[in-house]
Amino acid sequence: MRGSEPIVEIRGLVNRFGRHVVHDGLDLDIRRGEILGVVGGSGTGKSVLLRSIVGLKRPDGGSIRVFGEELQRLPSSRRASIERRFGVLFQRGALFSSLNLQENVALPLIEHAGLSRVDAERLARVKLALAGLPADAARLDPAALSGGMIKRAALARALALDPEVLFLDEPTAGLDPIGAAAFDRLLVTLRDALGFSVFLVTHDLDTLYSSCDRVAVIAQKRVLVADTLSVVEATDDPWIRDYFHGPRGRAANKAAQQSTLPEGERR
Ligand SMILES: Nc1ncnc2c1ncn2[C@@H]1O[C@H](COP(=O)(O)OP(=O)(O)OP(=O)(O)O)[C@@H](O)[C@H]1O
Repeated sequence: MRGSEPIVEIRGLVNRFGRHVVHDGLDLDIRRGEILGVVGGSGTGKSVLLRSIVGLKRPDGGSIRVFGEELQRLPSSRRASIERRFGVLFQRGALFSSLNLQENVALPLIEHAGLSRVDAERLARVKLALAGLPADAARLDPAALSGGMIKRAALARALALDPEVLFLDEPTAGLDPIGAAAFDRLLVTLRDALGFSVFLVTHDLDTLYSSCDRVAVIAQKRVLVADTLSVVEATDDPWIRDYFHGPRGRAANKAAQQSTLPEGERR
């Protein structure tokens, strides 16, 4: 299932706000079926990159091809139909506070798939269950949820239209380590079962080690390296050294290695 076929190809991307250049000649592919982790220091443009791919920020230069089509050149109706093949989970979940969970997840099904309210809410309950929420959560309002439940509900909504690519902006931020690890496992299970690709912006080293097939590092306004963790870790760059070989990086690496050992050999 996981191949090298790129479904998103970014070449020479430029993004700026006024005189502030965020990306300057950034290249990156997202391959079919992979979980691609995207890391970089604060303010290096990870969220802006995500927003450029999903069509929320118009790039100032370069090209973004999605499923073989160049997004910037497409008429808006064709663009919208491509963007419908994306699922997006934003940093703060972005659920509508006036709607309960099943109504939140049903909304895209009513608006974009043309389902009746009854069918959309029935399917929404399936998506909430896929995201690991109990059946009685469907009628709760977002305000009644814990941080972990909010993330799962937002994931259910991102999955509503059976996306081919899922974009997640720091999905485990603010979760306790147990909740974060459960979310990481859920993501891998869903990817294995449903076969979507994932573009995952994160600061969470444990997520990189437990879930990602490749990791892209953004630094100096471009992608410095995008490869397996062992290649990324060995890349000679000061930020990479501090991030992956500092105490937190070493701990995450050790935990990942331990989890692959038989139980009796773990220390
Ligand atoms: N709408 C905007 N207007 C002006 N500047 C913006 C806008 N959106 C982002 N920026 C700037 O672009 C830069 C990159 O922002 P972005 O949110 O992508 O960083 P990030 O790598 O996701 O950071 P973090 O890890 O802290 O979330 C920042 O300097 C930010 O201030």
